[in-house]
Amino acid sequence: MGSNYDLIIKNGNVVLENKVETLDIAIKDGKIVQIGKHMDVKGEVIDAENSFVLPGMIDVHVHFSEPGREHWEGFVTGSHALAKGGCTTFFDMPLNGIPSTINVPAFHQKGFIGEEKSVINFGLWGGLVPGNLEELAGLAEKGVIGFKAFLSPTGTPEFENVDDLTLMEGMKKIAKANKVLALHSESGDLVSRLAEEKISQGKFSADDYSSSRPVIAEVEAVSRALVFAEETGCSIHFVHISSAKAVDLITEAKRKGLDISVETCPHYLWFNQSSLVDKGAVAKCAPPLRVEAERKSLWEKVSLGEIDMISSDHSPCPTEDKEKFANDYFKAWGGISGGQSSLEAFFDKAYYDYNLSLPQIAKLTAENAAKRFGLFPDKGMIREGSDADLVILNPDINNQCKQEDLLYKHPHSPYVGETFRCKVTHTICHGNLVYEQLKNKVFNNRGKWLKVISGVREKNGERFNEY
Ligand SMILES: NC(=O)NC(NC(N)=O)C(=O)[O-]
Ligand SMILES: [Zn+2]
Ligand SMILES: [Zn+2]
Repeated sequence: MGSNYDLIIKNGNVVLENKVETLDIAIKDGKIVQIGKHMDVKGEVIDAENSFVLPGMIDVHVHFSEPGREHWEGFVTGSHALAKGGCTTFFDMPLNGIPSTINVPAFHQKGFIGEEKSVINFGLWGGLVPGNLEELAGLAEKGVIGFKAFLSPTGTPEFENVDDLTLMEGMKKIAKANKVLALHSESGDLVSRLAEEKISQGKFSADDYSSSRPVIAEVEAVSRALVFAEETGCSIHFVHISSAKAVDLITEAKRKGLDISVETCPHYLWFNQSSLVDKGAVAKCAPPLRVEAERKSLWEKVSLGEIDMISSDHSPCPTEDKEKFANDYFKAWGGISGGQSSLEAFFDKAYYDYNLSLPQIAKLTAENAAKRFGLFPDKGMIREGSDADLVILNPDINNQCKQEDLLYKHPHSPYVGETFRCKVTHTICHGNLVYEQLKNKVFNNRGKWLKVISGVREKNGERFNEY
């Protein structure tokens, strides 16, 4: 008779650090306790034959808008949607909720709500805005993932973009606190002035909006941010990068020794600028979807390993904030609801069209994020001793995204109607089954609030965090 475990995943093609092997995974008390072949064990079994078992997606960039705008999304609907999409940990951005997460009381307020409502693990970004320099050290001490700032207007009145002095002084403080600054990088001057120009000419179409936020706006902002990084020694994480040219600058800076990371989002890899014309404002985001040649160049960067991670930038809103501005692409909400489809959309093209290896895919969807933001070695990789945060994905199901399957508070998404050549069948968070395709159900679970107190290192050089 075998030993007793809480859950065993049998016969899956398990994606390990550098290889894929058909193995069984035994789980107890939320941890992976044993990985082996044909294990003779007792406990509840999930049969993963012909499927891949990957580390649960770590989505470092979502906007759940709670507290204050939970009528836009919230931790319940947001976490349910992500769980169904194969995500086991997300980091919520400091804006779109009210209050913004720009001081310790706001951080605690949001975190307590998340602990009560989220079915998967989460961490919280703090904000860097004009006027909150004195709050940064306290937020770092309490365990924010890092800080987020905008170089262009944010679209929400409660969260102001930074001026250069705030940016520079903020970066000094963030460097001192051993944290990372996440940057929305578009030149505020260029995008604001180009938008004004279009609007004054009565031009409001999808292509007018797209051309008001050109690639040069991203490239200029990235290059400026890199100058500040060099000056201050602050680590930067570039969010939702949409152009190969910006990636080139980032790669060059990494080679020079700057501590930089970069994410892109599945929508820049799946859609192109014409999708905004075809799909309507539901596909509006900033930076905007790019032309087809750019989408292909961005995939090349992913293949070359120059992109560190894939995030959804799930930025929801009531459907009417998209629909009532069908003829004015400048007024429609800027942000794509895509969190539930991110892993499937990325996996589809990465695996079938661009021949990324499975370990490479896992690095982009989990491992690199865990390492960058202090969750490794507990999370981000399947190995004995790590947290049992897993996703089982069947690569042989043709899976069309339908509106009625979306769990967002407002079930709109540009992915509706798209077909993925894979399907998440199970999501397991801390050893608990949180989503099962056969039952078409998200189960109750208490996600953990991951407070990352960085800068403390274990003897073996691996980061130790308090959560
Ligand atoms: N306020 C937002 O949610 N903004 C987001 N909007 C997008 N990406 O269109 C973002 O990340 O910039
Ligand atoms: Zn942004
Ligand atoms: Zn965002």
